[in-house]
Amino acid sequence: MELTAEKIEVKRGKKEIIKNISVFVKDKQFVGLIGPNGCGKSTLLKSIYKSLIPQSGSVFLDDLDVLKSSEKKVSQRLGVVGQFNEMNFDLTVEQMVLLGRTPHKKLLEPDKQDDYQIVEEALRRTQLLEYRRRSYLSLSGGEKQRVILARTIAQEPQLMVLDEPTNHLDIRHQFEILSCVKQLGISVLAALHDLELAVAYCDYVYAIKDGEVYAHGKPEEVLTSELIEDLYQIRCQTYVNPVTHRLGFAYEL
Ligand SMILES: Nc1ncnc2c1ncn2[C@@H]1O[C@H](COP(=O)(O)OP(=O)(O)OP(=O)(O)O)[C@@H](O)[C@H]1O
Repeated sequence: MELTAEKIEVKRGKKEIIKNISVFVKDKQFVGLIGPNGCGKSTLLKSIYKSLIPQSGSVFLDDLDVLKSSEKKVSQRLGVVGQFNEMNFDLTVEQMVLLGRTPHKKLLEPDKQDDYQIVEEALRRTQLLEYRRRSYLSLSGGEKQRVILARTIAQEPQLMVLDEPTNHLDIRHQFEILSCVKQLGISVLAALHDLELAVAYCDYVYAIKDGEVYAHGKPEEVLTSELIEDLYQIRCQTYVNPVTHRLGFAYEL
């Protein structure tokens, strides 16, 4: 599934938060959004997954016009792992993940054998099988993050949007969650803060600064010392990481 988001503009009061941004995700591509706090990554993602309506621009999933389509139609194709996963009522982990099936059901349609199989597979992929009877609210931040990913996997989207999915996660789980998403073999658009993770997982990145696309391309081409210094206002030296053999970054204020 391809995402084509073109000429997106978002204003809040007089402030232009997103200034004419276009972003493309090709079929099965893993695309990263990077940039400093407040540059507009979450706002751009929200306007793509319809949590806010941009002042102008268009968003298409293949030929589905997202901004003009029902939430149900969009949710059958697009899944979201957001930044904040708090809720006030308690469900078990399994019940939470079953909610991912909602877009594929009619109103009040009961859960079927198929739904339970899909949930089981999502719990397995996120290593949550042992947690299925646990209360969601009793989980740690990192465990909750994995449940939200499992719920989104159970939704069976063809495009997944992730807003800083590695928040709350220890180093191993940061790699695991992104590997798990990559193994789904679907199109992905993810806001990431960790540039080494961006190099490890992204086929393509967009660097955002002050609500505009500052640079875009393959991670190894975009993530130069000069770009990182401009983008984050920090001294940076790139090198070949001796362990991963990929691009690495050393920083100093
Ligand atoms: N409703 C709003 N009213 C006014 N300003 C807003 C509103 N929503 C977002 N902003 C501002 O827009 C800018 C972009 O915010 P956004 O959350 O998109 O940034 P971000 O790149 O995702 O940041 P972070 O890396 O910190 O998550 C910020 O300066 C934020 O304060």
